[in-house]
Amino acid sequence: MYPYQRQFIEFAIHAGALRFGRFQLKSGRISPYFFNAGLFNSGERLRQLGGFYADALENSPLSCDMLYGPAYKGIPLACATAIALAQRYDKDYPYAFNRKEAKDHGEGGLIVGAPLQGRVLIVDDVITAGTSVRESVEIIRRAGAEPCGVLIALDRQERTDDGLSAIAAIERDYGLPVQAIVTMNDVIAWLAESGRFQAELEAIRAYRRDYGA
Ligand SMILES: O=P(O)(O)OC[C@H]1O[C@H](OP(=O)(O)OP(=O)(O)O)[C@H](O)[C@@H]1O
Ligand SMILES: O=C(O)c1cc(=O)[nH]c(=O)[nH]1
Repeated sequence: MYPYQRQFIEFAIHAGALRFGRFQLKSGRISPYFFNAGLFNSGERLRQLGGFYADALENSPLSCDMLYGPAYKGIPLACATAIALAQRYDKDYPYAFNRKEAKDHGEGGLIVGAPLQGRVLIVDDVITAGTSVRESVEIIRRAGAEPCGVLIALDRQERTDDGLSAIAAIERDYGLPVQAIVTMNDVIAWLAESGRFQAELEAIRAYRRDYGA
């Protein structure tokens, strides 16, 4: 694990964004942990978070023409990443996001921000079953642009109903590379090293026996 990944896990736990308990996921699965990017809920937290995303992108082979954040939690993530890329790396990427419900007055439509064009990087918080990424791919393609990859904070390393890992299925179906700041393996290694989360680790391991990739 790289130092920035360790720092990210500590940052997420400290902010309460990575927490342990009992959570129902979008997929219906009941998970013993949850990553809630909505709890990076101050200017300073968002500034730091954007820095982690920008560093992960710069340290990856991904390249793109613009960023796209799926509603809702992807919206501040794409904005924070765009700001950090401009500040840290002098790269001024356009960004856009969608509305969950189309607006029928004023400027109207589903997309806010820069027009979707060229190679579009999807920026989101987590991938579990991959539903959100699939929806984003459809939106980007419908606009005539080309999804070129996915940047997330946490790869939960789960499998889909057909037994494949959600990320492998995205790569297989769309040819999209996925880059995460950290994976669940990194989180587990960090929890084990800290020695303070024995019960949580056991619950996570049991969950992964059912749903792990
Ligand atoms: O890989 P999946 O199974 O799609 O699960 C992950 C997605 O689920 C959550 O979003 P959600 O649609 O719940 O919306 P929100 O951003 O409005 O919280 C999360 O922010 C991811 O986008
Ligand atoms: O699968 C989900 O719905 C999900 C998992 C998670 O850790 N965080 C989140 O916001 N959604």
